[in-house]
Amino acid sequence: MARHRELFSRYVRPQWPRLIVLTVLLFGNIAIELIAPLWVSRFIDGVQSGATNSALITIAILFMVFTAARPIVMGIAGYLSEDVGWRSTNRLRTDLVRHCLNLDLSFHRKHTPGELMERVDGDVSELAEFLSFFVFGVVGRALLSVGIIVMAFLVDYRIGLTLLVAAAAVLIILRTTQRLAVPKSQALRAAKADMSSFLEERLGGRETIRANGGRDHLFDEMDGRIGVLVRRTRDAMVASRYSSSLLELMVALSAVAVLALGAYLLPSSSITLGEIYLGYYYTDLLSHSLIVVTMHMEGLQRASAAIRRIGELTAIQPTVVSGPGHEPDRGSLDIEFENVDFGYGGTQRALDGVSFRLAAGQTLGLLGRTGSGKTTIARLICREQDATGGAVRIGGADIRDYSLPQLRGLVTMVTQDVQLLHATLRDNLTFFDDSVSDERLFAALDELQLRKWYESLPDGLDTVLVDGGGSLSAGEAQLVALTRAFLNDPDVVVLDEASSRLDPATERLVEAATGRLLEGRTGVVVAHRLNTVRTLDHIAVLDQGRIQEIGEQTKLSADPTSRFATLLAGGTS
Ligand SMILES: Nc1ncnc2c1ncn2[C@@H]1O[C@H](COP(=O)(O)OP(=O)(O)OP(=O)(O)O)[C@@H](O)[C@H]1O
Repeated sequence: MARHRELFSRYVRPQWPRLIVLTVLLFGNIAIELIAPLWVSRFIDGVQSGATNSALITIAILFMVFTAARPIVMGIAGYLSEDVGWRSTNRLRTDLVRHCLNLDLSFHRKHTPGELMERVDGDVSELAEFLSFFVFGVVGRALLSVGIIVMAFLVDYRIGLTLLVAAAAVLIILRTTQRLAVPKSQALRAAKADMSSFLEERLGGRETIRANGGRDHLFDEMDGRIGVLVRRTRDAMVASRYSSSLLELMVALSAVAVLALGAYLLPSSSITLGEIYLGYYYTDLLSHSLIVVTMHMEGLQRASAAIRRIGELTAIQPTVVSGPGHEPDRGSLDIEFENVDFGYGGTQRALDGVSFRLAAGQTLGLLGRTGSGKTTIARLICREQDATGGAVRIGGADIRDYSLPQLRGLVTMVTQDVQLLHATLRDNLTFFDDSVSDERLFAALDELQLRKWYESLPDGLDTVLVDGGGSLSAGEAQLVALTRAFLNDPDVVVLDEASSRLDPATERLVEAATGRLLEGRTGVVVAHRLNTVRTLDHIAVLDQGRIQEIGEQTKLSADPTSRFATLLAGGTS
């Protein structure tokens, strides 16, 4: 409930002027619904008692006025409630995306983008739809139901009592079936989220699956998931239909009870024909109102489940939090690891007591077998994750002292798998920052010796790039990432070299651009090719999360007993 209140006060309350108008319209609509049938009742009694034609016409006109007013009120209210619903949830959607982007990498490794889309879009849309109908669908109809019972008591206390008993029975049925339906709808949504993350992952890996003949296995897995989805959809539907069927049965019984009561009372003149009509009409209206409430109660259940899941997501806090802020002397900065430990959660440590110091403006190549901890060191320098023991310092200050925006300004990482956005080359380079002029982009391309490559692109800076390698080769994507990094003008560069083979021409371009990017900067390169490390000042060889050897590149290569010299002789990293 606390979560519901928090969401309401943060996202719905700011819409209070619209909510006030909605409330006025709501009560206006209830009044219209309750009063309109009174005119019909009076009309029937008027005909029976021989009222004048003009009196009957006046009653008919009043009925028409009330009937015509209803769609107008409902139209305006419908517009406003949609408006309130979507305005509030759009802010929530933006906040959730921001929250997800701020969460640690460890979170993103556990949750696929498909799952997050289901939270950010699926659950929030559920809430938006619910909010749009809530005022009129649930609150409005619930109040109308109370109004109907009061009016029924005014007509005849016995009819009032009949409707009261019917409404009480309906509420008991609702509460009982709700307990049954909520877990079913939760299970259904979980199955949907599982299906979308499964599809996203498998379609993303389509090339590997096709190349390795994994299609049959994929379809087997998919069949299993579809089976779960079908079962859970059926269970959820049955649970929700169960309550409305019981409800309809109750309504039919109430209508029969009211009509039988009228037939019993009419001969003794303790009730008029118009009042019997009114009793029957109110029974029907009550039934419809309660059915609408039930339908939206299903929405309430789904919205409750969505709020719970959104709450669970927002409760997860990043462990990498912004530091108080520290302004180092700009220029290249030194990097120091002091007895750094790191583990990804399992028993094995990815880094175990790693210590080294890289002087400002120097470059260090990290070598070692796969899984030896090279990428982990790179991630710690960018503060994608924090060391579990020891300290990482940049420019003499603990990395956690910098605010995250400060650190992002000081350190830039070029990852192995470059993510291109479906946008122009210009936007991919500037990240949609219009203040970066084309001249600056050309200057950067010139500096990195990429002008020729750039001129080979069909539309220059307006060439539209596609993520997933549709438009550029992996090597060319690296060139975009290197230019992006150069434009950031960082003090420290962390480079996770692409392990895939590049064609010789692109490789030369990547090498030249990398060399220029590292010039005058402190650089750490996760090296997959020995060629790359020959240009670096220092080399560290890692094994099982420990530094086995570290030293100047020239000294190590000249020492035949060093591991680096052995690696060079073997020709592998
Ligand atoms: N996201 C992760 N979750 C759990 N364990 C991980 C994760 N990333 C790396 N590891 C583990 O941490 C250890 C170090 O991995 P790391 O990626 O730093 O090695 P690496 O030397 O960069 O390997 P490669 O050359 O293959 O990229 C390995 O045992 C690896 O299995």
